[in-house]
Amino acid sequence: MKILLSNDDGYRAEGLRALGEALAPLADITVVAPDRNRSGASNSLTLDMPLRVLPFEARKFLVVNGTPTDCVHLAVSGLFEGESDFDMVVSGVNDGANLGDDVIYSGTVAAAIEGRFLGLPAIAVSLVIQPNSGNHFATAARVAAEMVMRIQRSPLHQATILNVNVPDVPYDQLRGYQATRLGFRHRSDPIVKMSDPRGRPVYWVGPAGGSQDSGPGTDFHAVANNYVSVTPLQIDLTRHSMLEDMSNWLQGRAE
Ligand SMILES: Nc1nc2c(ncn2[C@@H]2O[C@H](COP(=O)(O)O)[C@@H](O)[C@H]2O)c(=O)[nH]1
Repeated sequence: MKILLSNDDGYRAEGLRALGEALAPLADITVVAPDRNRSGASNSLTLDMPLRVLPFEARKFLVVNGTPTDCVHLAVSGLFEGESDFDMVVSGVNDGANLGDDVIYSGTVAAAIEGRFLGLPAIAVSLVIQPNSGNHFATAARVAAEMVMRIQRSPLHQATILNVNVPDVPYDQLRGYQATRLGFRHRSDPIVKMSDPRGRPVYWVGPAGGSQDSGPGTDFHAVANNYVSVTPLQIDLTRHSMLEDMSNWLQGRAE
């Protein structure tokens, strides 16, 4: 099995190293990762400048001056001679949650989404780090390895994208796995306005909002109860339930 790894925290991230170590016994691993932290990059592609690809520690560990989506896009679209015959994309381990609305902005999830063009399963793995939690990346990496072995035993539907969030606890404190839906957050905290050394205003995006829809069945609820949350994602953004109403509205036939 050939697995492509990427992330959005950058090629030196602890979570990427832990992920690679956990998956190495299971598959032939290739890493293509951003040269710096690209958290929040979402599915952005770099179209306004050339991308450069440099080797890091090994021939199959490459660093790109681009986004997580750029990394996977390059890897599956010609960076390697011949067809990109990867069997799976695994992205992470993100140093923070990707719960609910986070997936809209997440570079980690975006790298997995880009893997859909392979027509194969793709997994985004995030560690739900809390203040004073222990940064248990090894737990999340072990969960990723279990997910890969489960997919090997029992393949999923084509182009399945799994958003996996792992509680930041020692592995033996995990209570199991739960299939979940995305919850959602309150709107983000206000932006933070400051001045640069020349007195010009600068702005920081404020912290993410707290959980709002976090009841049983949501990803928030699962991780809050020490379960691994596994949310199947889809890319079809069409609101199919609204198509007939939209047609009527366009024809001026609204009730
Ligand atoms: N509004 C803010 N959202 C934040 C902040 N830190 C994280 N986030 C959300 O989480 C994801 C992180 O995912 P990643 O895979 O991109 O690292 C990010 O995309 C946001 O949705 C924050 O300070 N403010």
